[in-house]
Amino acid sequence: MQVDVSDLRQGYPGRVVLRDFDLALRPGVTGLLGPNGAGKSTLMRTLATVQPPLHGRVALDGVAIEGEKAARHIRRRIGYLPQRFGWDPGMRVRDFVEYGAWMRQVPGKQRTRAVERALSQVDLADRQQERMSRLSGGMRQRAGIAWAIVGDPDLVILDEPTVGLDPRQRLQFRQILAQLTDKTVLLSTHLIDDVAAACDRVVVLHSGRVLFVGDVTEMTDRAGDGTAGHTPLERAYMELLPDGEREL
Ligand SMILES: Nc1ncnc2c1ncn2[C@@H]1O[C@H](COP(=O)(O)OP(=O)(O)OP(=O)(O)O)[C@@H](O)[C@H]1O
Repeated sequence: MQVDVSDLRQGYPGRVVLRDFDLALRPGVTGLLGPNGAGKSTLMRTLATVQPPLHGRVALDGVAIEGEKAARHIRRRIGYLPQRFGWDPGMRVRDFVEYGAWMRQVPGKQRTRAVERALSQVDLADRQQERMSRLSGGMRQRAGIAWAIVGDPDLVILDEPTVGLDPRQRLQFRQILAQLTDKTVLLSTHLIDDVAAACDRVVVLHSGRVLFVGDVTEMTDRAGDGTAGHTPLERAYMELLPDGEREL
């Protein structure tokens, strides 16, 4: 799915977070980096059609999303995992993912297969009867990812999905991403090595503005050796930050 954001203003009562904001996303995995409060979640909520723009345009595959009816229609093609997602403690993993499929209006006949596929993609097929409340944090996070990808959405938006995952689970998560190559995936994270390992492109946000958008390799190539950071991408990130935030 092609995503085009133009002249967007977005925020909350008394607080504009994104202004004069333009961004284009295309199929592939794009990492979204930026300090706390940069506006990453706000952007993601907007693309997921959860928070209508205050001003400007969000177009998905060339169609501007205007009004609740258009948003409801396109939501079937969007898988969105918020930073904090809700679940009923008594719900079994399978029911939780099935609920996601139902919300995305996956037709009844295809639902069982879609749920099984999503559960096996996140390696939870053998835990599907477990109650959500009994899962470890990392497993619950994987159930969330299954919820986001069930029904094969064209746009997948994952807000800090690797929080709470152990090192092996993070590697598994990268494998999940590698299976989503024909999708447009936007993934926010504070882990720069997740971006280096699993993303084609990267967007760096700071105070609601795009400091960089491009290929990960293009950003890496910018890294000098004068700033803090252990890897080229970390150094490139630090160099993009405004004066005064580059030093540790
Ligand atoms: N519901 C809200 N009401 C008012 N202000 C909000 C609300 N949600 C976020 N904000 C403010 O908007 C700004 C951007 O927040 P946002 O959550 O989009 O940032 P973020 O880049 O995702 O940060 P983090 O890395 O901490 O998750 C912050 O200053 C935040 O305080």
